[in-house]
Amino acid sequence: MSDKASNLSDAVTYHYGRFPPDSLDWEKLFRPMEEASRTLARYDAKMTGMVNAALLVAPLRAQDAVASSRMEGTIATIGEIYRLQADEDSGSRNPYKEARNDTIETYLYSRVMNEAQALLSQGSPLNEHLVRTAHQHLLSFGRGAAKNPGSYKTEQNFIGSERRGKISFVPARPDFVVPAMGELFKYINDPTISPILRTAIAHVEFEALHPFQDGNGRIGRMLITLMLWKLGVLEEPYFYVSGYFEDHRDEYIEKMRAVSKDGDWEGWIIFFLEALQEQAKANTKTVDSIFELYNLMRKAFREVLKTQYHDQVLDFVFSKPFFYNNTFIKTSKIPAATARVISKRLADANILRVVAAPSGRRAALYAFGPLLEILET
Ligand SMILES: Nc1ncnc2c1ncn2[C@@H]1O[C@H](COP(=O)(O)OP(=O)(O)OP(=O)(O)O)[C@@H](O)[C@H]1O
Repeated sequence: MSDKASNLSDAVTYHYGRFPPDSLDWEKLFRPMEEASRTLARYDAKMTGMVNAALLVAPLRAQDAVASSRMEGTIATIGEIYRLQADEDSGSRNPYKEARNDTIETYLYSRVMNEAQALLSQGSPLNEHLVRTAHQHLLSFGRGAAKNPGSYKTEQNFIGSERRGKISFVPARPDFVVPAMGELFKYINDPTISPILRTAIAHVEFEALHPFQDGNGRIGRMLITLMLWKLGVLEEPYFYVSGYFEDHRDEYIEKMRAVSKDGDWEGWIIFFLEALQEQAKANTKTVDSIFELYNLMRKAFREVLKTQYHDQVLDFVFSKPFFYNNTFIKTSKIPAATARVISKRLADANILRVVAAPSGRRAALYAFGPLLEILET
């Protein structure tokens, strides 16, 4: 929300001069910190120890994109995201032509998260440049394109209900943002502070600064995954937390507001640690279901396909639960004639659903329903 304030009577203003907090009440924080650290360590060990972890955990990223975008009123399903990916993979000149704006924005979220993870794993530092690049790409399309992608705000923005014109929060002034973002990244990279604590505090600080005209909620939530990974809490970037924030949206916002209003950093940190714990459970449940399906399908693919390529095909459909047959033939590294027989057999066995039959120069579009069902519940 970036228009002029029309009703500031209940508004809380950014906590100038109070970041980072001078002192914290460790009596309140000690136990939740210990518990969350243990939970995340167990989660990380389980995920990184899993065979084929990168493949089986990847859908959590698409789920996070959906939840994080939905919090801001951008509504798309996981199926729509994977379908758009299929259009892009098929080499379509304009893959976005038939997609809704909300689907494209949500798809961009998961793509930007992927890009940021790739940059960091190639050695890029976790810094302002990375965040601004992510912002530039996130807002590269549609509504976002007019909102200064990649640049900090130049006008005051407000958070609240646009419809009722009620402002609940006034983020930092534009002239304050440049030095404050410098301070924030100094803090993020300060090795003397616990990484989980840094992540909790950096999130609320980022949101309270609201450095961009738009897209702050989404970029701030991406930073959580990136920080937990790059600061060493997780060995791999396999943890996403937006689902919990979406389910507890009012509390999420109220706890952040209380930091600026009452200096209640502890209340926010405890809420954030609870979110990490609960979302670790939810993510584990999802990944367990994916793993179970993978093992079940491994047998089914072997029986139905009777070819040496069954595991290759299995990994392909788990990485692309929507795909055009030409993409499969081109990228699966299976001889074309065999690949054609394979997709047909899987469709005949009702393992794949034919979403669109081939027509003209357009190849058949398939969906792998069982995986989508897990992700959409
Ligand atoms: N009182 C508050 N203090 C700090 N952060 C807040 C507060 N209220 C909301 N937020 C954060 O701001 C986000 C929403 O901000 P806003 O409605 O301005 O969206 P945005 O900046 O356009 O970002 P996006 O486009 O991703 O929604 C919330 O998701 C939350 O993270």
